[in-house]
Amino acid sequence: MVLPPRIPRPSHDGSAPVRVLTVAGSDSGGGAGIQADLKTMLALGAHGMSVITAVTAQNSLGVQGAWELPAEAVRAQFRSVADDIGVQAVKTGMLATAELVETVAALLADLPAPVVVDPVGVSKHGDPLLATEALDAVRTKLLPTATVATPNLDEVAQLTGVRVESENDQRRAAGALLGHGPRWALIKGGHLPGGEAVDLLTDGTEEHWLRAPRHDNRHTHGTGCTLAAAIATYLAGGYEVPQAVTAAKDYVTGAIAAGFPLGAGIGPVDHGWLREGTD
Ligand SMILES: Nc1ncnc2c1ncn2[C@@H]1O[C@H](COP(=O)(O)OP(=O)(O)OP(=O)(O)O)[C@@H](O)[C@H]1O
Ligand SMILES: Cc1ncc(CO)c(N)n1
Repeated sequence: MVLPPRIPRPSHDGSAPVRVLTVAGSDSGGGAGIQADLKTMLALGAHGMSVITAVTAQNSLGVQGAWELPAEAVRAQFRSVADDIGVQAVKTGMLATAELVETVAALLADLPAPVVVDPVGVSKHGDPLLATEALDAVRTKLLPTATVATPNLDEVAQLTGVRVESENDQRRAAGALLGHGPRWALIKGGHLPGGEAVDLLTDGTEEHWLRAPRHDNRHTHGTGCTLAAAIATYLAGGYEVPQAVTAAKDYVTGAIAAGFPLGAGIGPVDHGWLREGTD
């Protein structure tokens, strides 16, 4: 297991820690969404802050209900954080509706900080977390704000029409996604079969294949949220994109290996896995 680095914390000399903002939905089960993001940011040494876009009643069996917040509530939360505390990187997750996608994209357009867009479409259980009519706003408004976009295979198919069944297809999907404006595309291969979990990171010039052992652990709820939040944290810490994604991959791989059962279905990854014996 490769131990990922942590962002250095100030030695209590009064300087502020790295500050990272998640703009995402709440997962009552604690395994995905803002809960996963804030745990990840803390585990890697950052101060995590949140703009909640939607509330889901969710557990290891799926999503039993979802309620989006008014756009004004999203704008107000964002302003409260950006105007007083300051934001060094942003991660976006569940945005639920076209109106919220456009609202968040407008807020991000004026923010001089790196943005990781996890274009959340459906939960691991297949429950919809984004209205179909919001896809166009994701393509035309949100993706152009992204430093890195991190779709899984279903999401990249929805956004680009490219069905990924091989590493070659990951290349094609990345090219199609880059056409919508993100600086980097990370095509996650978690849903592909095989002994490794292989992701492709590319900006159209550089190509990085990130490989890790596939852990046959069914407790993988929130893997994508965790990866994207880790990438944003490392970017906030000053890492370049390839290095941030590599370190984040190591973090999520360890969190999956340490995943645990909760409830009768798919349990969460263990965001606190770094605590054991590495302090
Ligand atoms: N069983 C596994 N073993 C190791 N790595 C995995 C496994 N499943 C997924 N991954 C890795 O976890 C990261 C997240 O990918 P995944 O495809 O699971 O995202 P996702 O479907 O968006 O997750 P979620 O919707 O649950 O947040 C990727 O780096 C992927 O390669
Ligand atoms: C709130 C929320 N965001 C994202 C995901 C992705 O799995 C989820 N299941 N729930």
